[in-house]
Amino acid sequence: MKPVTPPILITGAAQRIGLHCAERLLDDGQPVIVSYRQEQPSLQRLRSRGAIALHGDFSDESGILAFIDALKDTTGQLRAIVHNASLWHPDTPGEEAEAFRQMFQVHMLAPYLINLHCSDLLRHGGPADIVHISDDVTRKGSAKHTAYAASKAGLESLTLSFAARLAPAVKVNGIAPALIQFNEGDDEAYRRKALAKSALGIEPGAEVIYQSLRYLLDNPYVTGALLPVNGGRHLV
Ligand SMILES: NC(=O)C1=CN([C@@H]2O[C@H](COP(=O)(O)OP(=O)(O)OC[C@H]3O[C@@H](n4cnc5c(N)ncnc54)[C@H](OP(=O)(O)O)[C@@H]3O)[C@@H](O)[C@H]2O)C=CC1
Ligand SMILES: Nc1nc2c(c(=O)[nH]1)N=C([C@H](O)[C@@H](O)CO)CN2
Repeated sequence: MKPVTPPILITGAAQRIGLHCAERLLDDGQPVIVSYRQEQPSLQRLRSRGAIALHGDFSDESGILAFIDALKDTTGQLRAIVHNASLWHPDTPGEEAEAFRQMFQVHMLAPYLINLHCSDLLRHGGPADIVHISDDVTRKGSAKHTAYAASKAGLESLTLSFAARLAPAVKVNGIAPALIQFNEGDDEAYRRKALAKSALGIEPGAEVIYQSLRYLLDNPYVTGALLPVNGGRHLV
């Protein structure tokens, strides 16, 4: 009898990269729990494949703690936690503090509290991982997304701290993407400019993040690492 693999939690997986990774894990026969903020048609597809979708709004502490309670009511074990949920807000005059607070909440407080309260679900004796999805922009900051970059830099610090705290039972790593997938509203000029920022000059799509996640899940000897998936942006 093949042992049942505990589920992998991916936060913010109702769309784009998180959704792609959830679907690819299901393709691999891996049970999945996703968090979502707004119900989307994609969630029905995930549910029909056996995934569990839990509502989670990380905009304030009570929402994060409510999600943690729901998660613990849903499963007694986890194979991995992937912190993917994210807000990409530019620095907007008059909205600076609120945007900073919201991105601090989702990029730092939510991973921090979920890791603190749920790491016991990862301690089952088998392979266990936490993966933080950061952003290559932390390498040099951002003049237009200053608060966003700062909150992602904080997430990278949490990667190192939790890697030290949870070893050897749990590996904790980060993935630092650069341009992976444009947004629908991105015009031609923006796309050309963004593509020119990397040595490889392509929009790779979400599969490269799944490949990176797969590597971290399958490698027993990597922890406290930050995997740049940036098309060689640092070379340009
Ligand atoms: N796409 C890219 O090219 C790049 C992505 N990244 C990183 O990769 C990850 C995935 O990117 P991408 O797929 O574009 O992400 P999205 O911008 O599509 O956001 C993913 C999800 O996060 C959820 N979310 C946002 N705020 C909250 C919150 N307060 N509480 C709960 N959920 C929330 C959103 O839910 P809702 O839809 O309900 O708002 C959304 O579905 C992110 O961490 C991102 O920063 C890094 C560099 C490049
Ligand atoms: N939560 C998100 N974070 C980021 C996004 C996004 O769509 N959602 N997009 C980017 C851009 O691709 C940027 O890397 C280049 O334009 C960064 N982070």
